[in-house]
Amino acid sequence: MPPKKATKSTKNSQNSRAAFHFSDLLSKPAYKLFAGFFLLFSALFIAGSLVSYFIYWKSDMSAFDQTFWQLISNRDFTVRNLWGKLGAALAHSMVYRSAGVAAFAWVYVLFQMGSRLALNLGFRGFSTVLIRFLFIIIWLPTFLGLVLPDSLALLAGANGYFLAGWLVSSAGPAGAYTVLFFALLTYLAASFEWTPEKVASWLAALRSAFKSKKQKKSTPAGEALESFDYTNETWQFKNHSTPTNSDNTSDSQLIPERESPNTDEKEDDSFTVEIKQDEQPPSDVGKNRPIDEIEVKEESPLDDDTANRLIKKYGEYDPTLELSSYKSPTLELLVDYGSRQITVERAELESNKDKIVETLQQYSIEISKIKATVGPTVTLYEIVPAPGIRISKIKNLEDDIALSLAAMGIRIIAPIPGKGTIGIEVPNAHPQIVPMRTLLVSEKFQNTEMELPLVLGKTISNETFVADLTKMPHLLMAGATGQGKSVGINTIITSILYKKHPSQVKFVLVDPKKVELNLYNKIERHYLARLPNSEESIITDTKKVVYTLNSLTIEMDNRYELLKAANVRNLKEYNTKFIQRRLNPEEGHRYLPYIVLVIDEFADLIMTAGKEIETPIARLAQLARAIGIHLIIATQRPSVNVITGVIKANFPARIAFRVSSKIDSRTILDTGGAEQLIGRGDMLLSTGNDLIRLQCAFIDTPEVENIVDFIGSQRGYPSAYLLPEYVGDDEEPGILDVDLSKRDSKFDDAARLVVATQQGSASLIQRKLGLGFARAGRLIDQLEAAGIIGPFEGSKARQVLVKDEAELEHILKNLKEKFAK
Ligand SMILES: Nc1ncnc2c1ncn2[C@@H]1O[C@H](COP(=O)(O)OP(=O)(O)OP(=O)(O)O)[C@@H](O)[C@H]1O
Repeated sequence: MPPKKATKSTKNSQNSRAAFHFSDLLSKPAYKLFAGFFLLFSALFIAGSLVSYFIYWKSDMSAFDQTFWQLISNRDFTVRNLWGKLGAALAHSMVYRSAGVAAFAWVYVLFQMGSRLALNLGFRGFSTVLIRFLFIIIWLPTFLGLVLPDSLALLAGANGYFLAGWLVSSAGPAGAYTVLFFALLTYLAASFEWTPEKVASWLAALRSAFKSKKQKKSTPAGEALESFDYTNETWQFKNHSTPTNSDNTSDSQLIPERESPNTDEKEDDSFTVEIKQDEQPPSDVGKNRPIDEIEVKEESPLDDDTANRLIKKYGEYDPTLELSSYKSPTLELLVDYGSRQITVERAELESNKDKIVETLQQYSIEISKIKATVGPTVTLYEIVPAPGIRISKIKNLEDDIALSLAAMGIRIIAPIPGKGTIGIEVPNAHPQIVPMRTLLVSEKFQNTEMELPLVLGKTISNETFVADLTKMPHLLMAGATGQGKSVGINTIITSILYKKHPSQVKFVLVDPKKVELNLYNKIERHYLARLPNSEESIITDTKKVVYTLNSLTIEMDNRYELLKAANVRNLKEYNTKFIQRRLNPEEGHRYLPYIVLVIDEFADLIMTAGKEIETPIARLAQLARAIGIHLIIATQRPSVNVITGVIKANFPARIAFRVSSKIDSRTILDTGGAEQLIGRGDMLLSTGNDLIRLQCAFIDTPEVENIVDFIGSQRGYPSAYLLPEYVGDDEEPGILDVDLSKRDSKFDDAARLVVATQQGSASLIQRKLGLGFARAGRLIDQLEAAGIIGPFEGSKARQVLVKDEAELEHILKNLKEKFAK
């Protein structure tokens, strides 16, 4: 059970000790708001004084002969500037004495800073703002100083004239213009990410736009491109077709696109006329086609030009839009234990060192050097044996040495991988906990580029350890009861909650013990996924677990189909393509969140359901990495009938908390060591070839409650993320109630498609015929009722009962005749 007591006294004493940092000041929302408003006010003040300076500078001119103090102290003197003498003096020094009209850039940068602070929007992308500001404040005055006559000197400001004069004297007039032109070009290229491909596509678009204008006069088809609608059903895609196809004008859905390197004039012309809303949708093409042509059409990604046009019109797809006001949990929700200095008494280090040296001497092992690295719970003594001592000798004596040192938790690493030294880990007399908060604020976690970063804890050398779940790609956790597994699972889940938006990741939580994960119920509509017809998102019932696992395998298969159709290798590439609007939602493409399945207490499940659990888990573990489904499985019974060979083979990343025997340690890690751990979050992480000792981050139950309350109180999606429906063997699907007299207009096409491909899958129909999900599902029901495909078989595709086209045509003819009457 996770601890219930927050260590209040420690907190207070640590707090009082905590040093004052300026950055702490700005982390307080009230101060941020204050600083933000101050900057916004400054921006407004400067804007007002600049605008009125440009209007009244002539009448206020006499004021500018005086010094600032003279001006302010002389009460009789008045100016017309909106903000009075202060505004006039400020504007004069910003415009005339420095940057000219470019002084407005100050308004921009102060407004950006102020609004980010006041609205707590963060400083992401602020470097772009700064670069833009610097460019304007330097480049613009120089340019104006170069081109403007003296009568307009005010616009360039003193800086402009100085810089322009210096540039002309150094590089000559032509050189000065060239330098400024290239500076502008470099800035534009860098800030708008111009690439050679983009420039080429603009030129091509320009050319075709020019041509289509010419063509407009002769054919109205040219208008189609302008009125092209993203939501329109009639999408046309490129076909890598055979020459016969291009001859066939009825197949003119093919868009010759930039992909062909030598875009000749003929192709350019056809580009504009092909995307017509009133043309036949691609689905009809299947009618008289041999199979291979249908296959080729599977290339569904949109061509770059179409995607670019869509992006121009709608911007990139933003998955977070639906919950755009969602705020990630703040660090204040976690207990601040203050900055923890790890302290191990010098005397303790010396006495341990002496003990090690003595013990080794008993076995005639001389050492030439010994070094101590102090970690949060253990200290690593790294030993360089004297010349001539074989490491294998020490390795063989591992158990004896541990016994002689007679302390719990000693682990000997002989040799330390990659070094010729031997490591002896000795527990500290006063172990420190590693608070989750200190890890979340670490630079490593804050700046990580990982897809699903897990902050697991601290290494023996006191470094924050962050691992990417997508790389693991699944995790097996084991440890005897009370050694820190539940805390470990909480740190993993909260790491993700702190880093990802609800649209980007969904959890499937399985908790047969019914207590550990229950508190995540509150974030159901934000972060959880469940079966369509189940009430609870935290799955506790074994039968439901089996259904959920099978449903996940269906989701996996569906995702594979989508990835294949999009011609990408993994989820990240798929989502990137989708965001760039290069995948058509009408074809079933959608933004795919990561799915993280967490099973707390795997042993109970495997004992009751055995293969029914093991098989889908193994299948998911084998195949799900590319499509973004990741499994985290925990158990307190690390025996071979729970962690079977099949499971082990598919979970290269494993965490062991303290276990009761060496055999258990071997079952989890394939090596001993976990029985030597000291508990309370002390753990070993095996990543296949490395074994790393970590002190797991600590997060208390009240802290997790704070986080889920914070998330749960915000607006969520209407329901949890729904997984595909799965009907178990014992739940016969209802007798199909399908009226074949009301067959879908695409019934014949769908029938020909499934027979030609011998695949009875709804997603195939969806993609190939360009239909929505519900309509493809109805077609599948009708095909089943007509005896063309077999019944639903869980995660497998349905069997196609009709084997050849002649037989199918016969069935279709009969149906037509039967219902014609
Ligand atoms: N990372 C940690 N740092 C410090 N103390 C910890 C850590 N993890 C666990 N503990 C301590 O160990 C206790 C038990 O932890 P936890 O509930 O996670 O064990 P468990 O392995 O999940 O047990 P069970 O299997 O019975 O649920 C906690 O109450 C806490 O006091």
